[in-house]
Amino acid sequence: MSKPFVVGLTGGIGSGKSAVSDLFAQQGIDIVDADVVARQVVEPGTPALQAIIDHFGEAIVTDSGTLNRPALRKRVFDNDLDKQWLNALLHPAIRAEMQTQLEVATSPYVVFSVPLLIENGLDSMADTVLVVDCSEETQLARATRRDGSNIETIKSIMASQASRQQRLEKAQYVIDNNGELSALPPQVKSLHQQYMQQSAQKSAR
Ligand SMILES: CC(C)(COP(=O)(O)OP(=O)(O)OC[C@H]1O[C@@H](n2cnc3c(N)ncnc32)[C@H](O)[C@@H]1O)[C@@H](O)C(=O)NCCC(=O)NCCS
Ligand SMILES: Nc1ncnc2c1ncn2[C@@H]1O[C@H](COP(=O)(O)OP(=O)(O)OP(=O)(O)O)[C@@H](O)[C@H]1O
Repeated sequence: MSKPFVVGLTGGIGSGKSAVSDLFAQQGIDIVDADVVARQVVEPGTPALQAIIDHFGEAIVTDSGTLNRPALRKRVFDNDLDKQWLNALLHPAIRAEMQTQLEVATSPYVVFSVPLLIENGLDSMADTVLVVDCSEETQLARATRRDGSNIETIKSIMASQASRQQRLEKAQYVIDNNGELSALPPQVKSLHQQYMQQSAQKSAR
């Protein structure tokens, strides 16, 4: 079976990747989402969760044995070495699982949603790059509201990601998410038409 046409979707924390990928899913498109995969690879019983417990101690899991994500978020984004350690542990596992999910996808094209698409060179796995973009102030406000994290933690996550400019330079298309949520469906529908055409051209080659 030939490889599907892959749309790499990226954007900084709180930019609106999930809001956009939900709309592609409504068009019947399969989504491979790095944040979802990042949760799968640390489920109870996985070697990655055991390695995290060995490194950070038992306090990094909840009473029911699942990863305490807010605690780990605070640890890694307050400490560069811990972040590098976690990235080195999880990124190969996340990448391998995403590759498998891309291979089994059946929709005419696949949306490959990855926060660190540019940073980790995963744009090489995509046929085209779509960036969801909003101002840094808006990112900060939305991410703080959604996660209940303090502003400093969100700022340190943003500082560890590519800049808005670096991302835009890699984009073939940009979705503007500075406005209301209602501005997203028309942009996604128009891109859906274009990607359907591009995927048909790819499979004809
Ligand atoms: C530290 C963890 C446990 C915090 O979990 P939490 O549920 O609070 O956040 P969630 O996973 O939903 O991530 C929210 C956002 O944070 C940003 N983010 C997450 N991890 C990273 C990272 N290593 N570097 C930069 N930004 C990151 C992304 O924008 C992501 O969309 C979690 O983010 C994690 O396991 N990170 C390491 C894996 C990773 O790099 N994931 C990013 C996709 S490859
Ligand atoms: N245009 C918008 N207007 C108002 N709120 C929005 C808008 N777009 C997204 N949001 C909200 O902002 C928050 C961040 O959006 P979303 O979760 O889609 O971003 P994300 O890029 O997937 O973030 P992350 O990288 O942290 O996973 C969510 O609570 C979402 O409902």
